[in-house]
Amino acid sequence: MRIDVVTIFPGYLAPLREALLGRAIAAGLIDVRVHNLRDWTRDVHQAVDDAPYGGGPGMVMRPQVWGEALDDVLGDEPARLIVPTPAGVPFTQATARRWKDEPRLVFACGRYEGIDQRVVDEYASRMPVEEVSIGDYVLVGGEVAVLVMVEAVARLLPGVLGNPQSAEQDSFSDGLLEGPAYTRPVVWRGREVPAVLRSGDHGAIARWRRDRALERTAKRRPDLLAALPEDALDQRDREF
Ligand SMILES: Nc1cc(-c2ccc3ccn(Cc4ccc(CN5CCCC5)cc4)c3c2)n[nH]1
Repeated sequence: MRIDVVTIFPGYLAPLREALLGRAIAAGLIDVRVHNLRDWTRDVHQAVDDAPYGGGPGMVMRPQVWGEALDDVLGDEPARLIVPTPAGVPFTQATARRWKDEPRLVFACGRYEGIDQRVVDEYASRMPVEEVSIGDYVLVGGEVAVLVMVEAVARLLPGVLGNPQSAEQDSFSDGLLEGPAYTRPVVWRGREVPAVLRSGDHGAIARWRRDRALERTAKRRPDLLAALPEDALDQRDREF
């Protein structure tokens, strides 16, 4: 997978080159290129923003610079353009799974109050464009959202994670939150690991884990429970 990121703060994307993702890039599993939007400005001030038509707080990013940058970066290779925004469609594990098979993702990181809408409209006329939110809170720009989304997608790529089972058993994969996890020591500050997990009874362990997942999901994310397909819960499950 090739990933391009266009931003006025290229340094914000440096963490992509650390650790697990850094190794995946080094191994050639992912090809990440970060571009500085200001490289496409033509004025001495390298202006990328201007006042919003219709008034309102803050500034909006000008379409011309974005158009020159995206034309260059996109070239003729087909790609999916992703624009982080607080007003976007929620990014979920399903989104990450859908994007993991894409040959190329191009991320346009806005700053200020966002990018002139005509940029999205222009590219949506010739390629898939998605305006995406990573949560119901307002960041200062799109870069952090790109770090989140790239990590969520990259970990699904073959060879990126040490143990691929982890991605297969992701929480949300059965529609529930994952339950608590434990490791040694068996007693820590007087707190003992639930005995069932050390019983060797794999049926009981699986049941216990599902019960804890149902309990936690019912308590923390009743919306996920309500969204489960009718046949996902048996009679016993419904007690939570
Ligand atoms: N999931 C998520 C994504 C983002 C995100 C992504 C890209 C950009 C580019 C600029 N900003 C800052 C920013 C500040 C104010 C407004 C104006 N809106 C009016 C009412 C609420 C806010 C919009 C945008 C981003 C924010 N934030 N959260």
